[in-house]
Amino acid sequence: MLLLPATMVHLLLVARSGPARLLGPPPYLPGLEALWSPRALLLWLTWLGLQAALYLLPARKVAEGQELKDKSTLRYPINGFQALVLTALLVSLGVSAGLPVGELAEMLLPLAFVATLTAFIFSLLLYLKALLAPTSTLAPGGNSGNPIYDFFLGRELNPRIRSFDFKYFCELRPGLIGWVLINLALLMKEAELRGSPSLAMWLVNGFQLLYVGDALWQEEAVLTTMDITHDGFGFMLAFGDLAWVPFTYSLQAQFLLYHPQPLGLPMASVICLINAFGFYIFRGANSQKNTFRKNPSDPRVADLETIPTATGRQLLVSGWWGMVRHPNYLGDLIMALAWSLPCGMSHLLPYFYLLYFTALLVHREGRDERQCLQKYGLAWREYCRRVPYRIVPYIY
Ligand SMILES: NC(=O)C1=CN([C@@H]2O[C@H](COP(=O)(O)OP(=O)(O)OC[C@H]3O[C@@H](n4cnc5c(N)ncnc54)[C@H](OP(=O)(O)O)[C@@H]3O)[C@@H](O)[C@H]2O)C=CC1
Ligand SMILES: CC(C)CCC[C@@H](C)[C@H]1CC=C2C3=C(CC[C@@]21C)[C@@]1(C)CC[C@H](O)C(C)(C)[C@@H]1CC3
Repeated sequence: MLLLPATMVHLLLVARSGPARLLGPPPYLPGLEALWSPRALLLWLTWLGLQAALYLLPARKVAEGQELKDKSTLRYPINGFQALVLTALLVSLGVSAGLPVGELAEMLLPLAFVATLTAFIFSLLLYLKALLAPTSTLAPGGNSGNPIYDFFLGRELNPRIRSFDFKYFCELRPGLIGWVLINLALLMKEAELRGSPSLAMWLVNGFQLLYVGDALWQEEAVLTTMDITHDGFGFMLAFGDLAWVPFTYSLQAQFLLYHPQPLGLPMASVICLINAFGFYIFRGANSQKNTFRKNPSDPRVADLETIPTATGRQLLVSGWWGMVRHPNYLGDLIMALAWSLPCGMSHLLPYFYLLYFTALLVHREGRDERQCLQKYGLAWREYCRRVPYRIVPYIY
């Protein structure tokens, strides 16, 4: 819990330092005056308030989540893409009225600090709220009785106040849209410093905007991911969603602002193809599973081969999910590579995301395998026999 924020601050400091050495010491240790800024706090709270207000706007659709332990389902507003578009409109209006969005690039450290503080306070409130929650609403993990462990993993599965779902809101709104805004600020700052943004900066912005835009366009698909169906909402997700995502996932753009990299059109085209290839696998796999989980007789998935399980649910064993057991992770990792390549090969720092993400997904995959084995027993063993590779065909 202390190491994650420290790593984030390290990355923010190193990205703007001359040598930009991932494994080197930070250029300096920031004092409280560099971390704390009332202006950053005000900006951050305004941002959270704006995103919460956009979440509460009428939605084009209300979707039902997966069935819960007590056989009930929760309802979720599908208006994430609308929130992205409205935020973009507001930011465009602001920019045309002279709002200095590029200045955000100078405020990343105090903003990351207040986001971390909010995550700590918020997780504490969530932990206290869970003490009053009925047992049926608790997550399968995160209820060990060890307060530190449970605070980290999160006790309640879907903490809500009325219909406002905190985990669903945090997963897709302030952090994810904030990431795109930070990238934009870095692009604008580069234009201010060098006359125009570099091709590498355009690519990183474009790829990551596609990733975030897609997540919000396909918002309903998040309802079948592990975060929503299985994990409690505690410090790991609160900090991950609110601080880690916007401030470390924008690392490539931060690096490029201070370390411009030459990139020719032929190389840029190859990188675009790699990103498109990764996206194709990622989206295809996630949509196929989501469609299947929502309605196995949907004509788009009805012809796929499946394995029945004792729970009444089936496992896909052909299509994307017959290639490897986590095709969505494979696509995501290929995209992660494409996001780092525009930063060249001279530094390891912009490859931090790829390294961290590989570790995260390998760990996540192991965790999911254990859960699935527990849930599906022999049927899962049969699936593993039929589809022996986990993430990368013939390799892992
Ligand atoms: N950018 C980032 O930082 C991160 C991105 N991600 C991305 O989020 C997405 C979701 O990932 P995540 O939630 O970890 O995992 P998945 O979306 O892969 O969900 C795993 C669940 O899918 C179901 N499942 C597994 N195999 C099959 C099958 N053969 N047929 C049908 N259902 C199956 C099981 O649940 P059940 O059977 O109960 O439905 C399993 O628990 C991925 O694309 C991942 O790359 C994830 C983490 C971080
Ligand atoms: C701080 C820790 C080291 C790790 C925290 C992990 C979180 C940052 C990630 C856990 C699962 C995530 C997902 C996405 C973002 C990162 C976190 C929150 C996701 C919203 C990104 C966009 C994708 O399209 C998605 C499939 C919707 C992702 C869902 C999982």
